[in-house]
Amino acid sequence: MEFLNPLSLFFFVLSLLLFVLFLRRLHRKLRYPPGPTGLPIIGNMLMMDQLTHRGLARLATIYGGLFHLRLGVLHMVVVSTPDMAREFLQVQDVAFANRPANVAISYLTYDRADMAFANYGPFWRQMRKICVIKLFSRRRAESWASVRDEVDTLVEIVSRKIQQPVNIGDLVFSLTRNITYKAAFGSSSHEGQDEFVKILQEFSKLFGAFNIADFLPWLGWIHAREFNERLAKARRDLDVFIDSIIDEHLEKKMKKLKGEKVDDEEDTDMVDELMAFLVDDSSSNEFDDSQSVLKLTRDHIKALIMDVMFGGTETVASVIEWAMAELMKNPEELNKVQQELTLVVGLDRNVHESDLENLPYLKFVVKETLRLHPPIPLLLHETAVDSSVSGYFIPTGSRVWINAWAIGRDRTAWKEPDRFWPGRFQNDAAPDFKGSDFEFIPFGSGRRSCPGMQLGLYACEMAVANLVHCFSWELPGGMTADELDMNDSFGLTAPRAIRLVAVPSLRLNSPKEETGKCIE
Ligand code: HEM
Repeated sequence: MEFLNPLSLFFFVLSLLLFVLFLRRLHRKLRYPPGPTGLPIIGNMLMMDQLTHRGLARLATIYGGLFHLRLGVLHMVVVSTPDMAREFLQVQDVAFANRPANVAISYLTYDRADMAFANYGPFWRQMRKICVIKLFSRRRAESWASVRDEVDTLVEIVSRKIQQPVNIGDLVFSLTRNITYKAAFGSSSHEGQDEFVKILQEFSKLFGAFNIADFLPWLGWIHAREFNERLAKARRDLDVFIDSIIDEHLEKKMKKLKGEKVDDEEDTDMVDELMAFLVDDSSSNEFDDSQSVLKLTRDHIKALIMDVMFGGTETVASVIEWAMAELMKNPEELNKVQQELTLVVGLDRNVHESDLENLPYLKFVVKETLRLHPPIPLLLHETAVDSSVSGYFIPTGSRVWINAWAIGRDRTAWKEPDRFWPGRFQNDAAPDFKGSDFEFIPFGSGRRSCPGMQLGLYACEMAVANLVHCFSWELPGGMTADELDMNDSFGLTAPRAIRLVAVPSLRLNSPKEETGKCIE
Protein backbone atom coordinates (compact mmCIF):
# COMPACT_ATOMS: atom_id res chain seq x y z
CA MET A 1 0.00 0.00 0.00
CA GLU A 2 1.03 3.53 -0.84
CA PHE A 3 0.66 4.36 2.89
CA LEU A 4 3.40 1.94 3.86
CA ASN A 5 5.90 3.46 1.48
CA PRO A 6 8.84 4.47 3.81
CA LEU A 7 9.11 7.95 2.29
CA SER A 8 5.37 8.64 2.75
CA LEU A 9 5.58 7.29 6.28
CA PHE A 10 8.52 9.59 6.99
CA PHE A 11 6.61 12.65 5.71
CA PHE A 12 3.48 11.59 7.58
CA VAL A 13 5.35 11.29 10.91
CA LEU A 14 7.22 14.54 10.25
CA SER A 15 4.03 16.50 9.55
CA LEU A 16 2.40 14.98 12.63
CA LEU A 17 5.38 16.06 14.73
CA LEU A 18 5.29 19.56 13.26
CA PHE A 19 1.56 19.78 13.90
CA VAL A 20 2.01 18.72 17.54
CA LEU A 21 4.83 21.25 17.92
CA PHE A 22 2.63 23.97 16.39
CA LEU A 23 -0.21 23.11 18.79
CA ARG A 24 2.19 23.20 21.77
CA ARG A 25 3.57 26.60 20.70
CA LEU A 26 0.06 27.91 20.18
CA HIS A 27 -0.97 26.59 23.55
CA ARG A 28 2.08 28.16 25.18
CA LYS A 29 1.30 31.44 23.42
CA LEU A 30 -2.35 31.22 24.48
CA ARG A 31 -1.59 30.31 28.06
CA TYR A 32 -4.59 30.96 30.29
CA PRO A 33 -3.94 32.19 33.84
CA PRO A 34 -3.46 29.37 36.37
CA GLY A 35 -6.51 27.75 37.91
CA PRO A 36 -8.04 24.49 39.05
CA THR A 37 -8.15 21.70 36.47
CA GLY A 38 -11.63 21.19 35.08
CA LEU A 39 -13.51 18.25 33.60
CA PRO A 40 -14.12 17.88 29.86
CA ILE A 41 -17.10 19.90 28.58
CA ILE A 42 -18.33 21.22 31.95
CA GLY A 43 -14.92 22.57 33.05
CA ASN A 44 -15.10 23.83 36.65
CA MET A 45 -18.90 23.87 36.87
CA LEU A 46 -18.81 21.54 39.88
CA MET A 47 -17.18 24.41 41.81
CA MET A 48 -20.18 26.74 41.29
CA ASP A 49 -20.88 26.87 45.04
CA GLN A 50 -17.42 28.43 45.59
CA LEU A 51 -18.07 31.35 43.25
CA THR A 52 -18.85 33.83 46.03
CA HIS A 53 -16.59 36.72 47.07
CA ARG A 54 -15.36 34.65 50.03
CA GLY A 55 -14.95 31.40 48.06
CA LEU A 56 -13.05 33.18 45.28
CA ALA A 57 -10.81 34.92 47.83
CA ARG A 58 -9.92 31.45 49.20
CA LEU A 59 -9.16 30.16 45.69
CA ALA A 60 -6.94 33.23 45.13
CA THR A 61 -4.72 32.14 48.05
CA ILE A 62 -4.04 28.92 46.06
CA TYR A 63 -3.93 30.16 42.44
CA GLY A 64 -2.88 33.82 42.85
CA GLY A 65 -4.19 37.31 42.14
CA LEU A 66 -5.27 36.34 38.62
CA PHE A 67 -6.76 32.91 38.03
CA HIS A 68 -8.83 31.19 35.40
CA LEU A 69 -11.90 28.96 35.51
CA ARG A 70 -13.94 27.43 32.73
CA LEU A 71 -17.68 27.11 33.23
CA GLY A 72 -19.04 25.12 30.30
CA VAL A 73 -18.32 27.26 27.24
CA LEU A 74 -17.46 30.33 29.30
CA HIS A 75 -13.96 31.44 30.24
CA MET A 76 -13.79 33.31 33.52
CA VAL A 77 -10.87 35.16 35.11
CA VAL A 78 -10.85 36.34 38.70
CA VAL A 79 -8.86 39.38 39.85
CA SER A 80 -8.02 39.58 43.55
CA THR A 81 -5.13 42.02 44.10
CA PRO A 82 -4.84 45.83 43.79
CA ASP A 83 -2.08 45.58 41.14
CA MET A 84 -4.13 43.26 38.96
CA ALA A 85 -7.21 45.48 39.42
CA ARG A 86 -5.18 48.43 38.12
CA GLU A 87 -4.22 46.39 35.04
CA PHE A 88 -7.88 45.60 34.24
CA LEU A 89 -9.54 48.86 35.28
CA GLN A 90 -6.91 51.42 34.29
CA VAL A 91 -4.06 50.16 32.07
CA GLN A 92 -6.28 48.13 29.71
CA ASP A 93 -9.73 49.34 30.77
CA VAL A 94 -11.19 49.69 27.26
CA ALA A 95 -10.51 46.00 26.58
CA PHE A 96 -12.37 45.03 29.77
CA ALA A 97 -15.17 47.62 29.81
CA ASN A 98 -17.95 45.40 28.46
CA ARG A 99 -20.55 43.97 30.80
CA PRO A 100 -21.50 40.28 30.85
CA ALA A 101 -25.19 39.40 30.56
CA ASN A 102 -26.87 36.03 30.87
CA VAL A 103 -30.10 35.03 29.09
CA ALA A 104 -32.30 36.47 31.86
CA ILE A 105 -30.45 39.79 32.09
CA SER A 106 -30.54 40.29 28.30
CA TYR A 107 -34.27 39.65 28.18
CA LEU A 108 -35.21 41.66 31.26
CA THR A 109 -33.16 44.69 30.18
CA TYR A 110 -34.98 44.75 26.81
CA ASP A 111 -31.90 43.40 25.09
CA ARG A 112 -29.52 45.65 27.06
CA ALA A 113 -31.44 48.84 26.37
CA ASP A 114 -30.16 50.20 29.71
CA MET A 115 -26.80 51.61 30.77
CA ALA A 116 -25.56 49.13 33.38
CA PHE A 117 -25.65 46.14 31.00
CA ALA A 118 -24.99 47.94 27.70
CA ASN A 119 -21.64 47.05 26.23
CA TYR A 120 -19.04 49.78 26.14
CA GLY A 121 -19.52 51.97 23.03
CA PRO A 122 -21.36 55.04 21.68
CA PHE A 123 -24.81 53.95 22.95
CA TRP A 124 -23.52 53.32 26.48
CA ARG A 125 -21.65 56.65 26.38
CA GLN A 126 -24.81 58.58 25.48
CA MET A 127 -26.89 56.78 28.11
CA ARG A 128 -24.26 57.48 30.74
CA LYS A 129 -24.17 61.16 29.80
CA ILE A 130 -27.94 61.40 30.23
CA CYS A 131 -27.80 59.62 33.58
CA VAL A 132 -24.94 61.66 34.97
CA ILE A 133 -26.30 65.03 33.85
CA LYS A 134 -30.04 64.45 34.15
CA LEU A 135 -30.53 61.85 36.87
CA PHE A 136 -27.70 61.73 39.39
CA SER A 137 -26.11 65.17 39.30
CA ARG A 138 -25.99 67.50 42.28
CA ARG A 139 -27.99 69.98 40.18
CA ARG A 140 -30.97 67.60 40.09
CA ALA A 141 -32.22 68.84 43.43
CA GLU A 142 -35.27 66.52 43.56
CA SER A 143 -33.20 63.32 43.96
CA TRP A 144 -31.32 64.90 46.85
CA ALA A 145 -34.46 66.37 48.41
CA SER A 146 -36.04 62.92 48.45
CA VAL A 147 -33.08 61.71 50.57
CA ARG A 148 -33.69 64.46 53.13
CA ASP A 149 -37.46 63.83 53.28
CA GLU A 150 -37.11 60.08 53.66
CA VAL A 151 -34.37 60.33 56.32
CA ASP A 152 -36.69 62.67 58.29
CA THR A 153 -39.44 60.07 58.00
CA LEU A 154 -37.04 57.34 59.18
CA VAL A 155 -36.17 59.39 62.27
CA GLU A 156 -39.86 59.93 62.92
CA ILE A 157 -40.63 56.19 62.67
CA VAL A 158 -37.80 55.29 65.07
CA SER A 159 -38.94 58.03 67.49
CA ARG A 160 -42.23 56.17 67.83
CA LYS A 161 -40.42 52.96 68.85
CA ILE A 162 -38.38 54.17 71.81
CA GLN A 163 -37.24 51.28 74.08
CA GLN A 164 -38.63 48.71 71.61
CA PRO A 165 -36.61 46.44 69.30
CA VAL A 166 -36.35 48.06 65.87
CA ASN A 167 -35.46 46.07 62.76
CA ILE A 168 -32.89 48.52 61.39
CA GLY A 169 -32.31 46.36 58.31
CA ASP A 170 -35.97 46.40 57.24
CA LEU A 171 -36.24 50.12 57.97
CA VAL A 172 -33.21 51.13 55.90
CA PHE A 173 -34.19 48.89 52.98
CA SER A 174 -37.59 50.58 52.81
CA LEU A 175 -35.88 53.97 53.28
CA THR A 176 -33.73 53.50 50.16
CA ARG A 177 -36.61 51.99 48.16
CA ASN A 178 -38.66 55.07 49.00
CA ILE A 179 -35.82 57.39 48.00
CA THR A 180 -35.23 55.79 44.61
CA TYR A 181 -38.95 55.26 43.96
CA LYS A 182 -39.73 58.88 44.70
CA ALA A 183 -36.76 60.15 42.67
CA ALA A 184 -37.77 57.93 39.73
CA PHE A 185 -41.56 58.31 39.66
CA GLY A 186 -42.36 61.38 41.76
CA SER A 187 -44.11 61.52 45.10
CA SER A 188 -47.63 61.32 43.69
CA SER A 189 -47.28 57.72 42.54
CA HIS A 190 -46.18 56.36 45.93
CA GLU A 191 -49.26 54.08 46.19
CA GLY A 192 -48.09 51.52 43.62
CA GLN A 193 -44.91 50.84 45.53
CA ASP A 194 -45.77 47.41 46.96
CA GLU A 195 -46.59 46.12 43.51
CA PHE A 196 -43.33 47.54 42.15
CA VAL A 197 -41.31 45.96 44.99
CA LYS A 198 -42.74 42.55 44.02
CA ILE A 199 -41.67 43.10 40.40
CA LEU A 200 -38.17 44.09 41.56
CA GLN A 201 -37.89 41.01 43.76
CA GLU A 202 -38.84 38.71 40.88
CA PHE A 203 -36.32 40.45 38.58
CA SER A 204 -33.63 40.03 41.21
CA LYS A 205 -34.37 36.29 41.55
CA LEU A 206 -34.35 35.79 37.77
CA PHE A 207 -31.08 37.73 37.30
CA GLY A 208 -29.29 35.35 39.67
CA ALA A 209 -31.14 32.12 38.78
CA PHE A 210 -29.03 29.21 37.54
CA ASN A 211 -29.84 28.60 33.87
CA ILE A 212 -27.93 25.83 32.12
CA ALA A 213 -28.32 27.67 28.78
CA ASP A 214 -25.82 30.27 30.01
CA PHE A 215 -23.06 27.66 30.25
CA LEU A 216 -23.97 24.83 27.88
CA PRO A 217 -26.23 26.43 25.26
CA TRP A 218 -27.04 23.10 23.54
CA LEU A 219 -28.71 21.96 26.80
CA GLY A 220 -30.79 25.13 26.91
CA TRP A 221 -33.97 23.16 26.24
CA ILE A 222 -33.92 21.83 29.83
CA HIS A 223 -36.54 23.81 31.81
CA ALA A 224 -36.56 26.34 28.95
CA ARG A 225 -40.33 26.62 28.71
CA GLU A 226 -40.88 27.14 32.43
CA PHE A 227 -37.98 29.62 32.72
CA ASN A 228 -38.94 31.60 29.61
CA GLU A 229 -42.55 31.85 30.78
CA ARG A 230 -41.32 33.30 34.10
CA LEU A 231 -39.14 35.80 32.24
CA ALA A 232 -41.99 36.82 29.94
CA LYS A 233 -44.38 37.31 32.86
CA ALA A 234 -41.86 39.42 34.81
CA ARG A 235 -41.29 41.70 31.82
CA ARG A 236 -45.03 41.97 31.11
CA ASP A 237 -45.66 43.01 34.72
CA LEU A 238 -43.00 45.72 34.42
CA ASP A 239 -44.43 46.88 31.07
CA VAL A 240 -47.90 47.30 32.56
CA PHE A 241 -46.56 49.10 35.62
CA ILE A 242 -44.19 51.58 33.97
CA ASP A 243 -46.33 52.13 30.84
CA SER A 244 -49.12 53.45 33.03
CA ILE A 245 -46.66 55.80 34.77
CA ILE A 246 -45.27 56.99 31.43
CA ASP A 247 -48.86 57.59 30.21
CA GLU A 248 -49.61 59.66 33.33
CA HIS A 249 -46.48 61.71 32.68
CA LEU A 250 -47.38 62.19 29.01
CA GLU A 251 -50.85 63.37 30.01
CA LYS A 252 -49.32 65.85 32.47
CA LYS A 253 -46.94 67.09 29.78
CA MET A 254 -49.79 67.60 27.30
CA LYS A 255 -51.82 69.50 29.90
CA LYS A 256 -48.84 71.74 30.65
CA LEU A 257 -48.37 72.41 26.93
CA LYS A 258 -52.03 73.42 26.67
CA GLY A 259 -51.58 75.72 29.66
CA GLU A 260 -53.93 73.64 31.87
CA LYS A 261 -53.33 73.31 35.60
CA VAL A 262 -51.55 70.15 36.80
CA ASP A 263 -50.73 68.76 40.27
CA ASP A 264 -47.10 69.04 41.45
CA GLU A 265 -46.43 71.65 38.77
CA GLU A 266 -42.85 72.24 39.92
CA ASP A 267 -41.82 68.63 40.67
CA THR A 268 -39.90 66.76 38.03
CA ASP A 269 -38.94 63.14 38.52
CA MET A 270 -36.60 60.88 36.53
CA VAL A 271 -39.38 59.80 34.16
CA ASP A 272 -40.01 63.48 33.34
CA GLU A 273 -36.31 63.98 32.63
CA LEU A 274 -36.11 60.91 30.39
CA MET A 275 -39.32 61.74 28.53
CA ALA A 276 -37.60 64.76 27.04
CA PHE A 277 -35.74 62.19 24.87
CA LEU A 278 -38.77 59.96 24.12
CA VAL A 279 -39.54 59.20 20.49
CA ASP A 280 -42.46 57.34 18.94
CA ASP A 281 -42.42 53.74 20.20
CA SER A 282 -42.68 52.28 16.74
CA SER A 283 -39.00 53.14 16.17
CA SER A 284 -36.65 50.32 17.10
CA ASN A 285 -34.31 50.09 20.07
CA GLU A 286 -31.35 50.13 17.71
CA PHE A 287 -28.94 52.96 18.32
CA ASP A 288 -27.76 54.92 15.32
CA ASP A 289 -24.14 55.88 15.87
CA SER A 290 -24.58 59.09 13.89
CA GLN A 291 -27.28 60.41 16.25
CA SER A 292 -25.98 63.50 17.97
CA VAL A 293 -28.87 63.48 20.45
CA LEU A 294 -29.96 60.19 21.94
CA LYS A 295 -33.57 59.24 21.27
CA LEU A 296 -35.14 56.94 23.81
CA THR A 297 -38.01 54.48 23.45
CA ARG A 298 -40.24 53.35 26.29
CA ASP A 299 -38.06 50.24 26.61
CA HIS A 300 -34.96 52.37 27.20
CA ILE A 301 -36.81 54.35 29.87
CA LYS A 302 -38.00 51.17 31.60
CA ALA A 303 -34.54 49.61 31.51
CA LEU A 304 -32.89 52.79 32.84
CA ILE A 305 -35.39 53.10 35.68
CA MET A 306 -34.57 49.51 36.65
CA ASP A 307 -30.84 50.43 36.69
CA VAL A 308 -31.59 53.19 39.15
CA MET A 309 -33.78 50.96 41.30
CA PHE A 310 -31.21 48.13 41.37
CA GLY A 311 -28.14 50.37 41.51
CA GLY A 312 -29.44 52.70 44.19
CA THR A 313 -31.53 50.62 46.56
CA GLU A 314 -29.74 47.56 47.96
CA THR A 315 -26.28 49.14 47.72
CA VAL A 316 -27.09 52.12 49.92
CA ALA A 317 -29.26 50.15 52.36
CA SER A 318 -26.57 47.53 52.78
CA VAL A 319 -23.93 50.18 53.64
CA ILE A 320 -26.20 51.88 56.21
CA GLU A 321 -27.09 48.58 57.89
CA TRP A 322 -23.44 47.40 57.96
CA ALA A 323 -22.27 50.76 59.35
CA MET A 324 -24.82 50.55 62.15
CA ALA A 325 -23.86 46.91 62.86
CA GLU A 326 -20.13 47.74 63.00
CA LEU A 327 -20.85 50.66 65.35
CA MET A 328 -22.91 48.37 67.62
CA LYS A 329 -20.09 45.83 67.53
CA ASN A 330 -17.50 48.54 68.34
CA PRO A 331 -19.09 50.82 71.00
CA GLU A 332 -15.91 52.90 71.39
CA GLU A 333 -16.23 53.89 67.69
CA LEU A 334 -19.94 54.69 68.16
CA ASN A 335 -18.94 56.88 71.06
CA LYS A 336 -16.40 58.79 68.93
CA VAL A 337 -18.97 59.53 66.18
CA GLN A 338 -21.57 60.62 68.72
CA GLN A 339 -19.08 62.93 70.43
CA GLU A 340 -18.27 64.53 67.08
CA LEU A 341 -21.99 64.97 66.34
CA THR A 342 -22.65 66.53 69.73
CA LEU A 343 -19.82 68.99 69.20
CA VAL A 344 -20.73 69.97 65.64
CA VAL A 345 -24.54 69.73 65.61
CA GLY A 346 -25.44 70.09 69.31
CA LEU A 347 -28.21 68.18 71.03
CA ASP A 348 -31.18 70.31 69.97
CA ARG A 349 -31.70 69.32 66.35
CA ASN A 350 -31.07 66.55 63.85
CA VAL A 351 -28.24 66.51 61.30
CA HIS A 352 -28.51 68.69 58.18
CA GLU A 353 -26.76 68.33 54.86
CA SER A 354 -24.60 71.37 55.61
CA ASP A 355 -23.24 69.63 58.76
CA LEU A 356 -21.76 66.73 56.81
CA GLU A 357 -18.62 68.55 55.69
CA ASN A 358 -17.77 69.18 59.37
CA LEU A 359 -18.13 65.52 60.37
CA PRO A 360 -14.85 63.85 59.28
CA TYR A 361 -15.12 60.91 61.68
CA LEU A 362 -18.60 60.05 60.43
CA LYS A 363 -17.15 59.97 56.89
CA PHE A 364 -14.32 57.68 58.06
CA VAL A 365 -16.96 55.31 59.48
CA VAL A 366 -18.75 55.17 56.12
CA LYS A 367 -15.43 54.65 54.29
CA GLU A 368 -14.36 51.85 56.62
CA THR A 369 -17.75 50.20 56.14
CA LEU A 370 -17.31 50.39 52.36
CA ARG A 371 -13.86 48.80 52.69
CA LEU A 372 -14.99 45.87 54.82
CA HIS A 373 -18.44 45.42 53.26
CA PRO A 374 -18.48 46.73 49.67
CA PRO A 375 -22.15 46.27 48.72
CA ILE A 376 -21.17 45.01 45.24
CA PRO A 377 -18.39 42.61 46.26
CA LEU A 378 -17.63 41.40 42.71
CA LEU A 379 -17.32 43.85 39.82
CA LEU A 380 -18.55 42.04 36.72
CA HIS A 381 -16.86 42.93 33.43
CA GLU A 382 -16.32 41.19 30.09
CA THR A 383 -13.45 41.18 27.59
CA ALA A 384 -14.24 43.04 24.37
CA VAL A 385 -11.17 41.76 22.45
CA ASP A 386 -8.57 39.00 22.83
CA SER A 387 -6.23 40.37 25.49
CA SER A 388 -3.06 39.56 27.35
CA VAL A 389 -2.37 40.32 31.00
CA SER A 390 0.93 39.41 32.71
CA GLY A 391 1.69 37.13 29.75
CA TYR A 392 -1.61 35.23 30.09
CA PHE A 393 -4.17 34.98 27.31
CA ILE A 394 -7.74 36.17 28.00
CA PRO A 395 -10.05 35.48 25.05
CA THR A 396 -12.83 37.78 23.81
CA GLY A 397 -16.06 37.31 25.74
CA SER A 398 -14.35 36.10 28.95
CA ARG A 399 -16.09 36.98 32.19
CA VAL A 400 -13.86 39.14 34.37
CA TRP A 401 -14.75 39.15 38.05
CA ILE A 402 -12.89 41.74 40.13
CA ASN A 403 -13.12 40.81 43.80
CA ALA A 404 -13.47 44.27 45.44
CA TRP A 405 -14.21 42.54 48.75
CA ALA A 406 -10.91 40.58 48.74
CA ILE A 407 -8.98 43.65 47.54
CA GLY A 408 -10.35 45.76 50.44
CA ARG A 409 -8.90 43.16 52.84
CA ASP A 410 -5.59 42.63 51.02
CA ARG A 411 -2.91 41.97 53.66
CA THR A 412 -0.16 43.70 51.70
CA ALA A 413 -2.23 46.87 51.24
CA TRP A 414 -4.00 47.23 54.59
CA LYS A 415 -2.75 47.07 58.19
CA GLU A 416 -4.98 44.80 60.33
CA PRO A 417 -7.33 44.35 57.33
CA ASP A 418 -10.12 42.52 59.20
CA ARG A 419 -10.42 45.14 61.97
CA PHE A 420 -13.12 47.85 61.84
CA TRP A 421 -10.88 50.84 62.39
CA PRO A 422 -12.26 54.10 60.87
CA GLY A 423 -9.27 56.03 62.31
CA ARG A 424 -7.05 54.49 59.60
CA PHE A 425 -8.51 57.10 57.21
CA GLN A 426 -7.41 60.00 59.45
CA ASN A 427 -4.04 59.87 57.74
CA ASP A 428 -3.90 62.22 54.70
CA ALA A 429 -2.09 59.56 52.68
CA ALA A 430 -4.87 56.99 53.30
CA PRO A 431 -6.47 55.56 50.14
CA ASP A 432 -9.64 57.12 48.78
CA PHE A 433 -12.49 55.42 46.92
CA LYS A 434 -12.63 57.84 43.99
CA GLY A 435 -11.05 55.27 41.70
CA SER A 436 -7.31 55.88 41.57
CA ASP A 437 -6.36 53.85 44.67
CA PHE A 438 -6.82 50.26 43.55
CA GLU A 439 -6.74 48.80 47.06
CA PHE A 440 -10.09 50.53 47.71
CA ILE A 441 -12.62 50.21 44.89
CA PRO A 442 -16.14 49.92 46.40
CA PHE A 443 -17.46 52.09 43.52
CA GLY A 444 -15.27 50.47 40.87
CA SER A 445 -12.86 52.57 38.84
CA GLY A 446 -12.56 53.88 35.30
CA ARG A 447 -15.23 53.92 32.62
CA ARG A 448 -17.73 51.59 34.29
CA SER A 449 -17.38 53.03 37.79
CA CYS A 450 -20.52 53.98 39.70
CA PRO A 451 -22.27 57.10 38.34
CA GLY A 452 -24.44 57.33 41.49
CA MET A 453 -21.52 57.60 43.94
CA GLN A 454 -22.25 61.12 45.22
CA LEU A 455 -25.96 60.47 45.66
CA GLY A 456 -25.27 57.10 47.31
CA LEU A 457 -22.71 58.55 49.72
CA TYR A 458 -25.02 61.41 50.62
CA ALA A 459 -27.84 58.98 51.48
CA CYS A 460 -25.49 56.76 53.55
CA GLU A 461 -23.98 59.69 55.47
CA MET A 462 -27.33 61.39 56.15
CA ALA A 463 -28.97 58.17 57.36
CA VAL A 464 -26.10 56.96 59.58
CA ALA A 465 -25.52 60.47 61.00
CA ASN A 466 -29.16 60.93 61.96
CA LEU A 467 -29.62 57.42 63.35
CA VAL A 468 -26.64 57.74 65.69
CA HIS A 469 -27.22 61.40 66.53
CA CYS A 470 -30.94 61.27 67.35
CA PHE A 471 -30.79 57.96 69.26
CA SER A 472 -28.66 55.89 71.58
CA TRP A 473 -28.71 52.21 70.64
CA GLU A 474 -28.50 48.93 72.57
CA LEU A 475 -28.59 45.37 71.32
CA PRO A 476 -31.85 43.57 72.23
CA GLY A 477 -32.37 41.02 75.02
CA GLY A 478 -29.06 41.74 76.75
CA MET A 479 -27.06 40.57 73.70
CA THR A 480 -23.39 41.57 73.96
CA ALA A 481 -21.42 43.14 71.09
CA ASP A 482 -19.37 39.94 70.76
CA GLU A 483 -22.55 37.94 70.15
CA LEU A 484 -23.68 40.08 67.23
CA ASP A 485 -23.71 37.97 64.05
CA MET A 486 -21.59 39.57 61.28
CA ASN A 487 -22.12 37.07 58.43
CA ASP A 488 -23.06 38.29 54.98
CA SER A 489 -25.17 36.70 52.28
CA PHE A 490 -24.15 36.49 48.65
CA GLY A 491 -25.92 37.73 45.52
CA LEU A 492 -25.31 40.70 43.24
CA THR A 493 -24.99 42.54 46.57
CA ALA A 494 -23.74 41.26 49.94
CA PRO A 495 -26.07 42.48 52.70
CA ARG A 496 -26.10 41.12 56.25
CA ALA A 497 -27.27 37.52 56.47
CA ILE A 498 -29.37 38.37 59.54
CA ARG A 499 -31.11 41.73 59.75
CA LEU A 500 -29.79 44.08 62.45
CA VAL A 501 -32.22 44.62 65.34
CA ALA A 502 -31.46 47.19 68.07
CA VAL A 503 -33.29 49.16 70.76
CA PRO A 504 -33.28 52.99 70.49
CA SER A 505 -33.58 55.60 73.22
CA LEU A 506 -33.83 59.34 72.65
CA ARG A 507 -30.54 61.22 72.66
CA LEU A 508 -31.63 64.76 71.82
CA ASN A 509 -33.05 67.32 74.24
CA SER A 510 -36.56 68.18 73.08
CA PRO A 511 -38.51 65.91 70.76
CA LYS A 512 -41.70 67.48 69.42
CA GLU A 513 -44.45 66.13 71.68
CA GLU A 514 -47.05 65.40 69.04
CA THR A 515 -44.90 63.47 66.53
CA GLY A 516 -41.87 62.46 68.53
CA LYS A 517 -39.79 63.94 65.68
CA CYS A 518 -36.47 65.50 66.69
CA ILE A 519 -36.76 69.23 67.09
CA GLU A 520 -35.53 71.48 64.24
C1 HEM B 1 -22.99 53.34 48.46
C2 HEM B 1 -23.66 53.23 47.35
C3 HEM B 1 -23.18 52.61 46.06
C4 HEM B 1 -22.12 51.77 45.82
C5 HEM B 1 -21.09 51.25 46.81
C6 HEM B 1 -22.13 51.48 44.39
C7 HEM B 1 -21.21 50.67 43.74
C8 HEM B 1 -21.20 50.42 42.38
C9 HEM B 1 -20.27 49.57 41.71
C10 HEM B 1 -19.16 48.77 42.41
C11 HEM B 1 -20.56 49.57 40.39
C12 HEM B 1 -19.87 48.76 39.29
C13 HEM B 1 -18.52 49.33 38.93
C14 HEM B 1 -17.77 48.47 37.95
O1 HEM B 1 -18.34 47.58 37.34
O2 HEM B 1 -16.56 48.66 37.78
C15 HEM B 1 -21.71 50.44 40.21
C16 HEM B 1 -22.29 50.71 39.00
C17 HEM B 1 -23.46 51.42 38.86
N1 HEM B 1 -24.13 52.09 39.87
FE1 HEM B 1 -23.59 52.22 41.80
N2 HEM B 1 -23.18 52.14 43.82
C18 HEM B 1 -23.84 52.85 44.80
C19 HEM B 1 -24.93 53.68 44.63
C20 HEM B 1 -25.57 53.90 43.44
C21 HEM B 1 -26.72 54.76 43.27
C22 HEM B 1 -27.36 55.58 44.39
C23 HEM B 1 -27.10 54.66 41.97
C24 HEM B 1 -28.23 55.33 41.24
C25 HEM B 1 -29.14 56.08 41.77
C26 HEM B 1 -26.15 53.76 41.30
C27 HEM B 1 -26.21 53.42 39.97
C28 HEM B 1 -25.26 52.65 39.31
C29 HEM B 1 -25.31 52.33 37.89
C30 HEM B 1 -26.40 52.74 36.92
C31 HEM B 1 -24.17 51.57 37.61
C32 HEM B 1 -23.75 51.00 36.25
C33 HEM B 1 -22.74 51.93 35.57
C34 HEM B 1 -22.25 51.44 34.23
O3 HEM B 1 -22.31 50.25 33.97
O4 HEM B 1 -21.79 52.26 33.43
N3 HEM B 1 -25.26 53.32 42.23
N4 HEM B 1 -22.07 50.95 41.44
